[in-house]
Amino acid sequence: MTSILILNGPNLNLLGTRQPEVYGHSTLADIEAMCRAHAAARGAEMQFAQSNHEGALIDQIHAAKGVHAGIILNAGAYTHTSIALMDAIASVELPTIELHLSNVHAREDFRHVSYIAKVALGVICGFGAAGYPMAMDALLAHLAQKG
Ligand SMILES: O=C(O)[C@]1(O)C=C(c2cccc(Sc3ccccc3)c2)[C@@H](O)[C@H](O)C1
Repeated sequence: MTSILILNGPNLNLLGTRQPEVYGHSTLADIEAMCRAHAAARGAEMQFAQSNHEGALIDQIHAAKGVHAGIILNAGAYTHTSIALMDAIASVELPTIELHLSNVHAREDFRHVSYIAKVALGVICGFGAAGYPMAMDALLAHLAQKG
């Protein structure tokens, strides 16, 4: 059975508490529950994780090799700064979708830079929590097509 890793970066553990106009009202626990149901409905398995620490995210990416078929990564602010995360994704050679709740391209200039996009299969942003099942469907379709 196909398994995917859904990995979330810094501050996302605080979702649902502030800036609902930017990030929506869902908590990360709400999003995890939605992803778990969606994976089951699609006959897939998934692991859902979050860390505020760059090295812990890198360790999770390394551990995905040989376990998961692909990765969905909302790296939060590390998206815009982390060459180390970019290198980690490149090193495991797993199809990875960059995901953001907000439309980063409509926000501050510093959020327009993405080191993750350089090694990602694709990017989904601006659809709030709905972006997570969208990314799951896109990744599962890619994996099915790849065979
Ligand atoms: O839109 C996203 O999902 C994003 O990845 C998420 C980010 C982010 C930034 C700060 C906090 C949070 S989560 C949050 C939101 C509101 C209140 C508390 C925490 C996410 C940004 O750093 C990114 O530029 C964009």
